[in-house]
This record gives sequence, C-alpha cells and structure tokens, in this order.
Amino acid sequence: MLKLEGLTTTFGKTCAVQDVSLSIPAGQFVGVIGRSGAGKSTLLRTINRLAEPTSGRVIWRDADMTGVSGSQLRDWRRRCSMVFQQFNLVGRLDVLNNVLMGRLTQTPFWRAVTKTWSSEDRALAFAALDQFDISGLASQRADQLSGGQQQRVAICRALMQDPEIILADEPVASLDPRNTGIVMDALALVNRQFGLTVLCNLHSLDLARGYCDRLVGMANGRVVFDGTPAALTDAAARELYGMDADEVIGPDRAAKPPVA
Ligand SMILES: Nc1ncnc2c1ncn2[C@@H]1O[C@H](COP(=O)(O)OP(=O)(O)OP(=O)(O)O)[C@@H](O)[C@H]1O
Repeated sequence: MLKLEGLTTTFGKTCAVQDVSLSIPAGQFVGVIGRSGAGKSTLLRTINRLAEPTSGRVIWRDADMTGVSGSQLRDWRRRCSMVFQQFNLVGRLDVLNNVLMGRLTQTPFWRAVTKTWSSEDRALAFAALDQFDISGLASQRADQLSGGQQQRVAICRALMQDPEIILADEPVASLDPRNTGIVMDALALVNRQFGLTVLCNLHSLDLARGYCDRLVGMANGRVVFDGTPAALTDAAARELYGMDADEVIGPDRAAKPPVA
C-alpha cells in the first residue's frame, strides 16, 4: 500500500500539490488526470522525492519515505521508477546499454563506465526487451528509434531497477495514436503481468478510462475526484476540466439545442 498523507508541495508562492491524501493498494493502475498545471507531475515527483514535499508524508509498506536520505533515498527511488514524456534515453548509446542503465543503482559504477555488465544483467535486459517485442533493436542507437520504441526502451530501463511502483509522467504525450496504444499496452502488461503499482499522468480521458482501475482527478493541486472510470461521468469530467472540457471530452451536445 502506498499512502499519501496530507502531501503538500510548494514552489515559492505556488502550491502545486495541496493536502493530498490517498491510499493506493499494491498492484493498482491509477490514472492521474486534470488540466494543465493541476499538479499531476509535481504529485508524481513528490512521491519519489524529485520534488521535496513541504509537508505531509509518503508511506510505502508502512515505512515513511518522506525523511529518508542517502542510501535509503536511493533505494526508495529504485523502488519507484519514473517514466518520462521525453523518454530520457542516452541517444548515442545503444538500446541494450540504455536498458542496462536501469541497473546502475545495483551495480558498481565501473561496470557502467566500462560497459562490462554482468551476464545476468544482460540476460535480464534482453528478457525485458523481449517482453515488449523490441529485443531485435538491442544494438541500435536509441536516437534512431521511433518515439514508441524509445518509450518501450525507457519502460525496460525502469523495470531493470526491479521496482515496485512505476510513476509514468505523461508517457504518451509525445506519441502518435498507434504508438500511444503500444506504450499504454506495455504499461498495462507491467501492471497486470508483473503486478506493479502504476501511477500514470494522462491528458487523454479516453486512455485514462480505458486503461486505469482508478482515476484521481486534480485541480489547483487538490484531489477533486477519486473513483472508478465508470464513476467519472461526463458531468464530473466537465467539472474537473472546466473551460478545457470541450477539448478533452468533446462538445457538450446535451447543453446545446439541436440545429433546426
Ligand atoms: N520546479 C517548479 N518551480 C516552480 N513552479 C513549479 C515547478 N514545477 C511546477 N510548478 C508549478 O506548479 C503547478 C503545477 O505544475 P505541474 O507541472 O505539477 O502540473 P501538471 O498538472 O503536471 O501540468 P501539465 O499537465 O501541464 O504537465 C504549476 O503552476 C507549475 O507552474
């Protein structure tokens, strides 16, 4: 269970995350939705301490992760890997070495520098690539891949950390519809087959409804919706997105009289 208790993160006068309390059972696929600037990214970054909470607590398996530092913080970040919108691969390195970078926290530094990974790590990396049908790309430079391929490599790298939680920050925002489906299917596989908890920020309501067990809607840093996709009616979504609703949900046909 991941528990957020009164989590608040401020940047100067901006309160990006305000008093967020959530209990997320292990293995849940949670979609975090809301307008741009609602605090979705900051929430994910606060969970793994890329952003420091101003107050409140992050609790994982009954242990408080808010105050940990040094090796305990590194271990926490290993256990909750991030997947980013821009993939964050090393473009000039091949796919295999990018994936192996996920082992850095568990590997002596010299192995990474000299690219002499253990045969066990290499086998794990190939197995991860194989899961997502991209083992054939192992020797290609990362910057020669399509966005969807790069994001699958990034997911493999995240898995190499042997995480318990995946924090995916707009993982499909840079992808075309076909690659969006492939990457969302990869995250669903990570969730269902490997049993990892997934928290995923999404702009598309259709994707959020289609892939997630639970939706957390944010507005102005606060949680204003928390329920199943079925509970997020168009009316509730309109309230969440305010003036952006037409763009996200489509025009409100019910509110407009039919054209004579
Ligand atoms: N490092 C930072 N320094 C200052 N302000 C920040 C920082 N990060 C986020 N903010 C502010 O915090 C608020 C929430 O931003 P955040 O990126 O978390 O929202 P979001 O819902 O993820 O938006 P988007 O969907 O556009 O990525 C915004 O007002 C943003 O400008």
